[in-house]
Amino acid sequence: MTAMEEIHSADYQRMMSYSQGMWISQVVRTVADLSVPEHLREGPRTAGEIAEAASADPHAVFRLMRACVALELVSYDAETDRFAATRLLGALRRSADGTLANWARVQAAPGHWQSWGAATEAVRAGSSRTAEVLGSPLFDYFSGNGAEGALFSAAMTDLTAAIGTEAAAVIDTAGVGVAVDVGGANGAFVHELMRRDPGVAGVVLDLPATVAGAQEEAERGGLQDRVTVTGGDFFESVPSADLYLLKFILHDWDDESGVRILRNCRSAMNPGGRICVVEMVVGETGAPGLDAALMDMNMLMVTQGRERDHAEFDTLLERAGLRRVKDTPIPSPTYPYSVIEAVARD
Ligand SMILES: C[S@@+](CC[C@H](N)C(=O)[O-])C[C@H]1O[C@@H](n2cnc3c(N)ncnc32)[C@H](O)[C@@H]1O
Repeated sequence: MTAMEEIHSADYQRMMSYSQGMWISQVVRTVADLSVPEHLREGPRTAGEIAEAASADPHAVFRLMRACVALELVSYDAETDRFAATRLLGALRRSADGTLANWARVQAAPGHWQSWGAATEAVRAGSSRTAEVLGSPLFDYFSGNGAEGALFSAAMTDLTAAIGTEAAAVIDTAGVGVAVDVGGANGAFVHELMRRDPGVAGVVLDLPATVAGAQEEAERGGLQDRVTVTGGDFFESVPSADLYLLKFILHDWDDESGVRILRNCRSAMNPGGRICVVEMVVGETGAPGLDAALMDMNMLMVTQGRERDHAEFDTLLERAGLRRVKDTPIPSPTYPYSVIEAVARD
């Protein structure tokens, strides 16, 4: 009989928690879906009270809350049989600046979740299986599934709250009349620039079905008179402007596609114009930590893109007739973001 190899007990624990990681994602998503942070806002409540407020089954909500105690999202008082919000749960509160509620919900929704379900096939093939699994690539899928698409755009707006102010602060807008948020979703990033500089007019370009939320977002921010919302395709063309913002765009695409988007910006750019790419930079900025490495895997699972290092960004820019003139790392608790500025090569 062959002797069984032993697993170190620490490794057993760790591998067990890695293997069950999806359970945690779905617990967090359910908590956000059922608005548990909102239901606990006024103070501790029983599982029955939370269930009633959330229109859910009381026994299932009790089990959900028990898991949330273990995850430190809530605490439990046995005497009153009530659950109370912890500070951690506050990260899922919808009214929190930069809330992660929409992000948690969209990560565990079919577009991402089912694509990740084909992870082994994607690694074997070297590319995302999203088109097979969902019936179309992710952004087309979002166009056809409005609620999930709107959730994704809202999550993008929320993520922008975490670094948008710092990223906008390093972009010099002197002489910029018009800035285009290329693939801007709700336009949160160009809004940041416009708040800093009242002389900047913003254009939000995104797919026609996706860009619908941008008008509403501009109105919410009182910027509607200075924002033009344009439904279009950045592979076809982009509007003329002095500044192009490409935030979290190139990482969705392979090199050929990325060069095409950049070339379209370069050829529509007003004389003296600039392009600002906001992305995480892996490699030279530091070895990618867990978050960056996993985001790169996410790109492999759900898009045709990937995270890149400086040399890879420079290659894309050069192929599009551009050259990098500035590169500013942006402090972030998670990802090694940078604002990369480029101008046309003569
Ligand atoms: C990862 S999101 C980034 C959104 C936004 N720039 C931000 O950082 O919050 C990528 C965006 O590109 C848009 N997009 C995808 N394909 C596009 C196309 N062909 N033309 C215009 N926008 C597109 C998507 O709809 C989505 O809003």
